[in-house]
Amino acid sequence: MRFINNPSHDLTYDDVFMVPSYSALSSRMDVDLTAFDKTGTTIPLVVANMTAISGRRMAETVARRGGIAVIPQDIPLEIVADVISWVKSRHIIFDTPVTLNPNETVADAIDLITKRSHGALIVVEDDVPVGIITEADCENVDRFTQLNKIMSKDLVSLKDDVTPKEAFEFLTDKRRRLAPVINKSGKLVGIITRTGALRATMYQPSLDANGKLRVAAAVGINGDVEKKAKALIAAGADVLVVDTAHGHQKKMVDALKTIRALSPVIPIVAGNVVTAAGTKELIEAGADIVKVGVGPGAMCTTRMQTGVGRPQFSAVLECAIEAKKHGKTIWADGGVRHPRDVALALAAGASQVMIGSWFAGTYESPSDLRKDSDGRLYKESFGMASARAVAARTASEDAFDRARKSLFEEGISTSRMYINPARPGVEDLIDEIIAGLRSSCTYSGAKNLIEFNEKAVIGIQSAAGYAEGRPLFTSWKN
Ligand SMILES: NC(=O)C1=CN([C@@H]2O[C@H](COP(=O)(O)OP(=O)(O)OC[C@H]3O[C@@H](n4cnc5c(N)ncnc54)[C@H](OP(=O)(O)O)[C@@H]3O)[C@@H](O)[C@H]2O)C=CC1
Ligand SMILES: Nc1nc2c(ncn2[C@@H]2O[C@H](COP(=O)(O)O)[C@@H](O)[C@H]2O)c(=O)[nH]1
Ligand SMILES: [K+]
Repeated sequence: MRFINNPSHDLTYDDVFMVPSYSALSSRMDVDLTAFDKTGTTIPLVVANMTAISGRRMAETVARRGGIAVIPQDIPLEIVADVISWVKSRHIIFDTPVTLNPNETVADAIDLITKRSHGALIVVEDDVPVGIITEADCENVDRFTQLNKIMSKDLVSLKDDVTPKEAFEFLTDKRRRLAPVINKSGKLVGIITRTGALRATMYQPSLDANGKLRVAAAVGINGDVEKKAKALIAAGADVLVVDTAHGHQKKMVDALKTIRALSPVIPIVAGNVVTAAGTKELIEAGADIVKVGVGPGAMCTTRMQTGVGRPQFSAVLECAIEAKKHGKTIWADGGVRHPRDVALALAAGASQVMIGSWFAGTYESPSDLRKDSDGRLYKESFGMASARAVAARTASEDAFDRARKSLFEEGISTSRMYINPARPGVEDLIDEIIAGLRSSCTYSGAKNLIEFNEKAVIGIQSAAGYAEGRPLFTSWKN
């Protein structure tokens, strides 16, 4: 990456723009977005280890499209193990259906249908599909009505050996939005939508050596780090993320040495830091990937509380250059609000980009779906250093320690992340980000992410420059 006008101060994503360069690529589909950091992802997107954002449904859905989710460190180890084995048991092409029995009610269906973005629920008897319910079927119906009274019995199923392209053509031909997928015995295996079939032709799932979906898990630096990391490795976590607010500290270095000694092969991510010195220290202690970002997160109050942090574009750039000297890489963590931010982080040299809050407002995040007074749907999110998260994390400690720790708060405890009706699922957001990124790469003439970092040309812009790039949805006043 090179600048066209050298910066005199540190820069955020909003401060910079990318200049197009000559390209020999004839299609945006020719760009290979595989991350160059040996974590096995085929797109450079990581879901942040935040309790309101990264759970089993998120992990499964994102891995099927080639990314990876990090299960947070605040979840009990036995539950994390359960989530990992569940993700690994998921089909790599077909989505997990939401199922109910015919004698369950519309109230049950309404509760469950928004757990997934496909907007349908399969009614089963002994695992065999007997009906299908859509959101529209549940409107203006008594909540106590049994599903067998309202379900559509006109089922069109697909066999589980169907290819995604065949599934797309079949559904288009039959004018169906989706269909259950069954095995030879007629039992339900999954569900496929027309969009899902199309996506399966455009994305490659992120798979482990056994052909199962990948998932990462986080571990903090407090308590028995060795025991926790051992349990996560034994549970089958594909990547370990050693995470704390101030990663450039002795306790982190000690934790990293301990964890590295447990396995020479598992990719270890550690952070957060924002300097070359912090990056070097964590790499020397055993990190393969350094997580970069202090203060850019949407739930984060660190910069307001402490004055500490660093504008994210410059932090990513400096740390990526340092990591490269050691043959390692960095993840850009936090502050992503538009697809352009992902492209800019990768142009600056990150091997992947971690996103939290933007993904909170999707059907796949673990929070409950709520409606505001205007009827708009939202999910509640919160920071991992908020009073709410600290209270949960310290629940087993004595009252004195809890009271002392509750004084340190660097995140917000509640925020509303609205569901975009046009993009309600995390895959809709991934489509938007990846389309933007493919295009960015071709504007730079890059056929993969290493070339993108090498070829990107970056300029510094004024606030007016940034504003000029925004679309205009209503007319302007002269
Ligand atoms: N990227 C970011 O900007 C930030 C991210 N977070 C996220 O919040 C979550 C919780 O992290 P964290 O608060 O580190 O909790 P942890 O449970 O990981 O505890 C942090 C440990 O480090 C010690 N410590 C020393 N200096 C600091 C410091 N400046 N800030 C925090 N701890 C310090 C603490 O001791 P003692 O309590 O005695 O001081 C404690 O033992 C993580 O997921 C983290 O990524 C939090 C803040 C900033
Ligand atoms: N200072 C704080 N940072 C936090 C907190 N919770 C999470 N985070 C960081 O934010 C990113 C995600 O950023 P986003 O803009 O995509 O939401 C996450 O990975 C953490 O590093 C917090 O309470 N305080
Ligand atoms: K912030």
